[in-house]
Amino acid sequence: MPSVAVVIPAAGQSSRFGGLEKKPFVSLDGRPVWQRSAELFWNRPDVSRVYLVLSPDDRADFRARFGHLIAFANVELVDGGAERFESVANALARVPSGVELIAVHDAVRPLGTPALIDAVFGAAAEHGAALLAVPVADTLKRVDAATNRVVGTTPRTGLWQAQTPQVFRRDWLLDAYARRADVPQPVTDDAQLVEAAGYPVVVVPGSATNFKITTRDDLSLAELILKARTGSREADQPPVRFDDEAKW
Ligand SMILES: Nc1ccn([C@@H]2O[C@H](COP(=O)(O)OP(=O)(O)OP(=O)(O)O)[C@@H](O)[C@H]2O)c(=O)n1
Ligand SMILES: C[C@](O)(CO)[C@H](O)COP(=O)(O)O
Repeated sequence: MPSVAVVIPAAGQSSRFGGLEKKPFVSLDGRPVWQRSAELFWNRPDVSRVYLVLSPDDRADFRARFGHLIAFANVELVDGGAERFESVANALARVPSGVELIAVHDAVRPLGTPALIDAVFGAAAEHGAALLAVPVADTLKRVDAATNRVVGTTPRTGLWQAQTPQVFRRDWLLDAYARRADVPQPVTDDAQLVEAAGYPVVVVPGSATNFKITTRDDLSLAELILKARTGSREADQPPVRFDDEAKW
């Protein structure tokens, strides 16, 4: 079983989400979104370390609200940067050399499952680099932003939507990040850097329910999915919870 470090970027501005509270910290069916994403990993025997990347602006408030959780789960906090890849780079600098694979998972993708994570960890162990993704299902239109006029239809054959976790051999990811200045912007995921560095990356079928919370509607949908799961499968095998704060 390879040793895996997990980087969870949570240092964005949540500008498309809006409101007073940033999306990683809002409650999703009773627990904060970041916690639901992190606890997918922190009990796994193959995960040796979890790094949670926060904006320095959020750090003090985060420690006050959630310090007991990160102490119990042995999560290390890292300062974020202005772009997602800068946030991830700050965490990569902390990963020790004994780690074989590094997984990067958005703090705002709380609905992954153990089966999906097993699959992408397994593919990364076999191929060196793997990400969850789903084939594009809708017709794609290119639209002029000023007029809302359609200017073209893009064939969707062979197009997949990238999700996380994205999992890489440590040496490949560090090499790719060391060469990130050569990659044209925008850089929107970690696999893009690994691809640009010339390493082969494979996709593993993800799930429509493993979506990223971007807007308020996404949060409402995630609540519905969690409630449906609680009524069925999750009720039988609940994750370790930290509801009883008095224990910590
Ligand atoms: N400088 C950044 C930007 C993003 N992220 C994190 O990367 C994940 C995916 O980013 P996204 O959903 O785009 O979040 P935001 O950048 O916060 O969203 P927005 O673009 O609406 O501001 C999120 O967990 C976000 O907190 C980060 O750690 N550091
Ligand atoms: C990494 C990612 O989740 C892949 O879909 C995504 O690119 C990050 O979101 P962003 O909105 O592009 O920052």
